Amino acid sequence: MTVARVIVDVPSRDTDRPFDYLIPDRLAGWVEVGSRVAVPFGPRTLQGIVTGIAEDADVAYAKLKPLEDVLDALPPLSPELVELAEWISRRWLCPLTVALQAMLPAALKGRSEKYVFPAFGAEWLEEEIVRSGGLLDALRKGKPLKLAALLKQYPNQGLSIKRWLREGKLEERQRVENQVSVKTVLTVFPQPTGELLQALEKVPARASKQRETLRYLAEHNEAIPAVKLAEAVGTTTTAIRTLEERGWVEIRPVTEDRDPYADRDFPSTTPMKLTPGQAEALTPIQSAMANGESRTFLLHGVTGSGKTEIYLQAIQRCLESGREAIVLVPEIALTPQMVERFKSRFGASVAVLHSRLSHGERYDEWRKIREGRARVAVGARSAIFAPFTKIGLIVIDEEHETSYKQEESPKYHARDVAVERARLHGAVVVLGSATPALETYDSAVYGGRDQGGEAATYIVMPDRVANRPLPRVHIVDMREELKLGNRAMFSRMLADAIRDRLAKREQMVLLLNRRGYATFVMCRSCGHTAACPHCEISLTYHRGSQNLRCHYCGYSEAEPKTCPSCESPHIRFFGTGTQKVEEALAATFPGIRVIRMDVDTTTEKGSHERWLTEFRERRADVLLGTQMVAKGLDFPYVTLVGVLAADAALRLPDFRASERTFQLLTQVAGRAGRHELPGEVVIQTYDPEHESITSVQGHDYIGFAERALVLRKQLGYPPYGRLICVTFSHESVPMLLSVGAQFASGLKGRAASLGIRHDFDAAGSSAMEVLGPVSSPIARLKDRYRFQCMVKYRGDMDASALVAETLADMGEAVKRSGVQVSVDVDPQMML
Ligand SMILES: Nc1ncnc2c1ncn2[C@@H]1O[C@H](COP(=O)(O)OP(=O)(O)OP(=O)(O)O)[C@@H](O)[C@H]1O
Ligand SMILES: [Zn+2]
Ligand SMILES: [Zn+2]
Repeated sequence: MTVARVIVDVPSRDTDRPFDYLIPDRLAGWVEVGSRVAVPFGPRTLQGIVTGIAEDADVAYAKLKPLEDVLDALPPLSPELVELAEWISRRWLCPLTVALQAMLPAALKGRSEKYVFPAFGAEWLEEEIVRSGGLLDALRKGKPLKLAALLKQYPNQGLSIKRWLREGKLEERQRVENQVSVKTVLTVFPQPTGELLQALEKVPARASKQRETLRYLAEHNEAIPAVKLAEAVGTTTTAIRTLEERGWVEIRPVTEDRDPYADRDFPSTTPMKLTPGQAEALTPIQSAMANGESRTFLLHGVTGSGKTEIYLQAIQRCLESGREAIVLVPEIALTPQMVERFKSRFGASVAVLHSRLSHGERYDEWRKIREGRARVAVGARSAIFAPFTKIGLIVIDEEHETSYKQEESPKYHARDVAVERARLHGAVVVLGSATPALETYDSAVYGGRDQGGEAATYIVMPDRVANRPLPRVHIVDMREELKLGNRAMFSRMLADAIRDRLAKREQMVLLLNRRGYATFVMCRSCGHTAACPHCEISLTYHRGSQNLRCHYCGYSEAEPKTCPSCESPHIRFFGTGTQKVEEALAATFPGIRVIRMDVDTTTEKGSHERWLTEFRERRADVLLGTQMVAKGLDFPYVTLVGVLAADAALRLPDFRASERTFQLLTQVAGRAGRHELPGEVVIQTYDPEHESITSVQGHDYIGFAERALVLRKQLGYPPYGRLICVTFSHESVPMLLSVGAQFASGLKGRAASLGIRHDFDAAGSSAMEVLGPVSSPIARLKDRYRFQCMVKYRGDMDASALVAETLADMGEAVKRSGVQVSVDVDPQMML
């Protein structure tokens, strides 16, 4: 007897193990590792994924239940992806089903639907005296009917249905159904032209539409959607049905892809002649691919050095060798221009996956990959799970981007997943950036000290294409401006530069570093700030709806007229930073045309891309925005980049604050002067001596990185040590402190018993420090208090496993207390 090991889709620790099911004969041959199945689980029917097939069961056969159904003809996951999911669940401590579900498109997140049908014949229906208005007639057909639909259609009969179910007259069955299905189109398949012409002779002249339809089909002898045909000859689909009845055409549903880029033309491009620098960078990547080595490369190329062309040519080689390629791009940089660069080169074999697609569109793109119709996947973070089977190359553009780490479970980092997936496929990984993450740089240059992984190979491209110069960077000390009496948002230098570009009809990008830039409400009399009553977070002011909102729990309240604390009327709203800048620009430079891009102006589908097109067509002078204007944009007429408040995020309590600031400033500076016209950058700051700002001026990534690494070493932060953040939350603080303390001492005890030292400063290899429990940076969220333990460790140990074991040990006690635990391995956000 063969059994299927199934992980059911219930994300809890109790169900986080495979359950065995018999494979009934009718399903034999359909069940594979990676199949999606429906299984009985207690009183319910659940969706699950088969993770193993075995000849013997863990429990007595008599107790085994059979699988109910296999949900897809082609298993949505491969054995390799199942293995990868197992690795993810160990590495980032999440239930296996959470990792498996992350790999499926939302359309396949099945829901179980209840159906009812008459249990034994329909005779009993006659005895029921129910003025059912059709309900009995509906049931009499004997077919299973969707319970939810019946209750909606016959709301007064709910009690009768319930009674029949109880009496066993109706039976209930559950079925797992997809949320989105494939789209099908009725298509007309005509007989050969000769037969149609013969048919035409039999049709009387007065049936002119029929004749016309036949003539059309005889002329264009090819399959055509019924609706299109009806349109072309001005008839109805019902009329076409009569042709089918006579056997002149066949009408069948045909699946059709929802192609989000269907209405676009992508003019095809051919490979560019590489610059010597590009050629030199490409060579080792190509030879690693040719030799089937699974190697990771860091492609460190300054902004505008032509990294994309290297990706394209590497992909081409990969495809030529019969393998497939994945390209990850930060969500925000996944603009149509970006997509175009890939579609123009590789045409229809490119599938695009990102979160702005509808579930249906995404499902169709995903199926193109699964069914082998696409061979290149371009997408945001989760595209790393593209269901390819022969991957030769994985490219991660802007590899330093924090959006590659998922902040909810599974809290994976796409870069680490890429390296593991490449290992499973014998594929090459190319990590590209002008400002690599310090961990990646360290791994490439120094062989990745304590990161456990394999070292990356370092490739550097220090120059822009065609020897275009990097832009000149000026730093303006805003304290000096103030001393000289300039209280405006723009320094004199920036204002002059803006005027100059307006006169020359060139374009500008202005960045407002919004992290840490206030959007709150404050009383000028008593200093009171509005905070969420459920979370320890200030409320954000939204000008459009004139209310205050909590971005964590969604709480909102009307804009106050007086201070809730002292009743003073001098209450002040700090609108979104960018709104204020927009107003200041309009006031200072009359007639200036500004496009503002921030979370408020880009929520609508397609708006982001509309703004960029408008800017590209030079219908605006200034592109003003937050982080989103810093990424990947390549506009020939941008000759000035201005940064307002460069240091706004420097003081955040996060050890990566200065790295992030440096990266952001370098990236945005890199938008200037990428083509013929030279570029200039003005950075306004209150902290002009700060390393992360002066290094931008000198375009000195390596100097910055080396100095930052010295600091990291002193503090034992990555890459010299690794972190795991364990957060506990509960309504009661004493409860949290006790559970937190129990965890900390449990973990310390476990480490000590393995001979792992706890003093991190001492020389030597393995060490683990457990800090806390202390109040989390966000001390309260949705009425629950939060405490965290930070685990800092280095050396060769499986710290994730130690944390998991410690938590498992305290399992029952924690469960009874109602404390929620969330674990973040290698956290990226310290806030
Ligand atoms: N071999 C080449 N010959 C001529 N032009 C090139 C060549 N390679 C790239 N370019 C052009 O140089 C410009 C910069 O290239 P690209 O956008 O790939 O830079 P990048 O390294 O990705 O920069 P960033 O990190 O700032 O996004 C583009 O306009 C591109 O078309
Ligand atoms: Zn007040
Ligand atoms: Zn809140």
